[in-house]
Amino acid sequence: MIEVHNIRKEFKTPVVKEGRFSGLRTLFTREYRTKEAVKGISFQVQPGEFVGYIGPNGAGKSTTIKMLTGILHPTSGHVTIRGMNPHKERRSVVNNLGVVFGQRSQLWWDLPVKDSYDILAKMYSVDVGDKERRLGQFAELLDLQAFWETPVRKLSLGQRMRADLAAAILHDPDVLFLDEPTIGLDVNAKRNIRHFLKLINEQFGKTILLTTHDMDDIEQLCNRVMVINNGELSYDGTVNSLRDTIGLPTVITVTFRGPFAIPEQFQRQGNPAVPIRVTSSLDNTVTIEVNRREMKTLDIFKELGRWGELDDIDMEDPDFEDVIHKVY
Ligand SMILES: Nc1ncnc2c1ncn2[C@@H]1O[C@H](COP(=O)(O)OP(=O)(O)OP(=O)(O)O)[C@@H](O)[C@H]1O
Repeated sequence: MIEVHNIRKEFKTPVVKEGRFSGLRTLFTREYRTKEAVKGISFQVQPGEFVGYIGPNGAGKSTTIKMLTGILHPTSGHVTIRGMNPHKERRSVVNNLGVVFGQRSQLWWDLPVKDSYDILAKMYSVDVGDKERRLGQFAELLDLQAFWETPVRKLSLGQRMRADLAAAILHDPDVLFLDEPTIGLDVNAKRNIRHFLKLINEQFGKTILLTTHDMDDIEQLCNRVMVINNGELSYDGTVNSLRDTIGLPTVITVTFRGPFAIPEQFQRQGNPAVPIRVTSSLDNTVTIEVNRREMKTLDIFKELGRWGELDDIDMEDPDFEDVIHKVY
């Protein structure tokens, strides 16, 4: 569906001169600084995948998305979407592509929401029957009726995002690029948007590439995550194996039914030969940290069973937000 082969993007920016008349001298300068925003990225996205594309500010996410949508041309390497080049065959590619930028709307600011859909349907040659049918469906799923007649500029952020999502899929594209679709939304509005995205991915089979700084978006929606760092892909795989790769410990709290004894080798702090680290022991409750990459869950339970009779076990996997901080 989406094929990306070793794409690079260089930006050339004029070097700003210092001192008097610097603005004027910069205007006539011939000196440029080259910034390599994307440094040779390759990946493929299969039909129906929901992929998160994450990375710190300035990592190169937007630049990648712009190359995928054909807005920017790669300095080298190439991109195809359903076998087409998004730069050279822009019209055909765009017909099969929906894009949502959380920070700005593609709707007409002063027009009622419904008028924007009329314009978009004409632009994409969506026939009236299809338009009415799809809008009927989206109006229900995204609860658009409440602000159907309202000018876009008067919508709340959550309403605007719902209206924008409907606009992006009005022409029924197979592929969606979503750039921060939950930015600035409250918990409820985020939940609604995520619910809709999950539905169109799972039931309508849309292929989605999602850029976000919200790790809950990634955890709740994406079966795969790609991390870009300083222009390079530093990870491409499942959310769970990212957790394992980073190796933050799982915290396990064990309650013993009666007397228990922690073997001597586990009592020594920072013993690298032992995968289990006891962090506290109070009454009949012991808290340990263990890296699940180093020890299987069943083996952990077996080991704890040797210490005493188990009453209860509570496991807390590392927070995804913490995992991501480690990757960045
Ligand atoms: N048109 C441009 N001219 C010069 N440099 C640019 C241009 N666009 C982006 N850059 C630079 O390329 C790098 C990558 O920017 P990009 O916008 O792709 O990052 P990003 O990962 O989307 O960041 P954010 O999360 O902040 O949106 C940054 O250093 C940025 O300053």
